[in-house]
Amino acid sequence: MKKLMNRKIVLVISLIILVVSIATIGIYRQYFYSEKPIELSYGEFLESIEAKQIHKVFLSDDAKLKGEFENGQSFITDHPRTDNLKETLLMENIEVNEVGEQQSVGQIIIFIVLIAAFAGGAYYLSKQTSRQASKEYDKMSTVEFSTQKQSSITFSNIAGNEEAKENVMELVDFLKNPEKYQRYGARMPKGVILYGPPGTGKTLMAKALASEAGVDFLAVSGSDFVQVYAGLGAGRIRNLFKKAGEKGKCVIFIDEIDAIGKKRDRGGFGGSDESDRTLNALLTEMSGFKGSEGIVVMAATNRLDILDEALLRPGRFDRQIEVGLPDLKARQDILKLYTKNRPMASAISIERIAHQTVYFSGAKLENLMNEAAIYAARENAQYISEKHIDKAFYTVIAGEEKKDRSNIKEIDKKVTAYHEAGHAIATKLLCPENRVTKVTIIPSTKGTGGFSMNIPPDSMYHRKKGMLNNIKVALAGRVVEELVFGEENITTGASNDIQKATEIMMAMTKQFGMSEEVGMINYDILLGQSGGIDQKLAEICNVEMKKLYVETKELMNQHIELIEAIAEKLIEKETLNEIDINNILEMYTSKSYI
Ligand SMILES: Nc1ncnc2c1ncn2[C@@H]1O[C@H](COP(=O)(O)OP(=O)(O)OP(=O)(O)O)[C@@H](O)[C@H]1O
Ligand SMILES: [Zn+2]
Repeated sequence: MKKLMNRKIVLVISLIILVVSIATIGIYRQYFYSEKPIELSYGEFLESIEAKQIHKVFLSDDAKLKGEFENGQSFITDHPRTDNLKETLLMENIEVNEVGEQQSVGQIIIFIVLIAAFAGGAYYLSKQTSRQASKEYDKMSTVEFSTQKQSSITFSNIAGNEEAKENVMELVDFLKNPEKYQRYGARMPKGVILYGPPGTGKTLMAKALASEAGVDFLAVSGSDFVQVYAGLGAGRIRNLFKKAGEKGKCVIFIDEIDAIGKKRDRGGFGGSDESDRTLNALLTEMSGFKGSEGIVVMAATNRLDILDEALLRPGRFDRQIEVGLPDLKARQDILKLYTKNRPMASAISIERIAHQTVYFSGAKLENLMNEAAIYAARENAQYISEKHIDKAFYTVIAGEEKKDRSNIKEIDKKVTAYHEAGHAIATKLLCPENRVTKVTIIPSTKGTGGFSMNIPPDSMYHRKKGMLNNIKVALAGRVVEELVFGEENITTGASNDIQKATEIMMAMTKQFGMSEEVGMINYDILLGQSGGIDQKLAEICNVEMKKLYVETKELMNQHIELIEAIAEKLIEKETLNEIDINNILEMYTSKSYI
């Protein structure tokens, strides 16, 4: 097919070259190709007229006149450009050819021929290409999905991430018995986004869901929809949903959803039109189908924060499930999974390996055990031993970028533990109505480490005291770093906290009239939306922030032993849940530390 196409292109190009050459030769002949003319002076010319030796004259706008003697010899002479030259010549019975007109007609014809030739060629070519393109378009708007009927992957193949797993498991029943939920008028979940670092088992979850529910699994990648041809991405989306509709119950899995679902550039110029169209098609399709059909769309991304909000609205991907890096316990479980069917030396301690693999993802742990198996096989060893695992460890972390945190230093782990303990204890002391459900030193997509608190049901207003306490909770991480490791050893880990504290502080002073010095002034209105920095306002906020920092420091200092206890436990277990935290707290309350 390609060869045939090439031959046609060659044909058309040769045709064009031929036409152009012929035209050029014609022009050349007309202008230049004649025997060499004799040069006459104007006097000689007039004499020749009188002598009736001139047969014809070509009148043109040129500086020279051309003509022919009766004997056919051509000549040129200076053009007098007199008004009555033509009349004079005609009266002498000399043939007059107005060359200008003739030429321009000739030129126009040549011009038309040329244009026609080019247009013809171009048309032919474009027809060829568009025929080809439309064929490709047809082919490409059909996405290649990997369809899987009943894969062997089940939830038992996924270790760790218990919460995420439970969330996904709930969907199994939705898929199996959509009618049941419909009867109760329950709105079916349509879209679920799994977010978290690479290799944490997002694809695995989606596959397990499909296979446990006994439905088809349609997998595509967001990058399949990023296309050079306009409208193709959107076409593929429609096609995908059409296919899914034909199948009936199924799980559609869109990996790397961020490739099409990035925040739209509002106000920016062009550029993202095509991806906008693709995203719009996805949104339309998602709003289009009813969850009761038993179709669930699962999407995976490493970054939830870059997704367009429109995607996360109710009726679209309204369930968001975090799939995080495994903590110590989860790593042990994953390691158990990947050592189960391998000949392991009995001396191997899964616990030790789990301890050494902080910040490893599930995929990396799998890779570690696989590399160890390869080393053992190469040596024809009877068992996979610690030696092989150690060797594999360096292979797995060797090729990685420095920023990868797997080989994080112990001291960093310690700093994170104290920092997070600070946040957690500050919350417990200052905002006891908030539950601290989890503290961890495993980084999440939201940043290093983290603690989750469940903020109590929204009250209508935020109180000044509550807002100040929230600032203190944000500052507590850095405060504890300073208290424990010294002012010189504070880290960049507090950058998000500082941002949050500043946001609350600015809102209090600029919008809510909660600062005595600023008073009841809305600074946005005062300075106009473009803002600008008001030096005085910045100073007021800074003074207030320093005061809060000192107060937080005092509070943390009073409870430093409690913070130490939490931090040490965190270093040991990496993640503490609500019960762990409360147990430690109780121990200390009973010792009347609080
Ligand atoms: N929690 C886990 N339990 C067991 N195996 C896991 C787990 N997480 C990852 N793995 C292993 O890592 C492999 C890759 O995981 P998966 O493709 O599901 O990751 P992902 O989160 O979808 O990654 P990506 O964001 O790179 O697409 C799996 O096939 C499995 O072998
Ligand atoms: Zn922090």
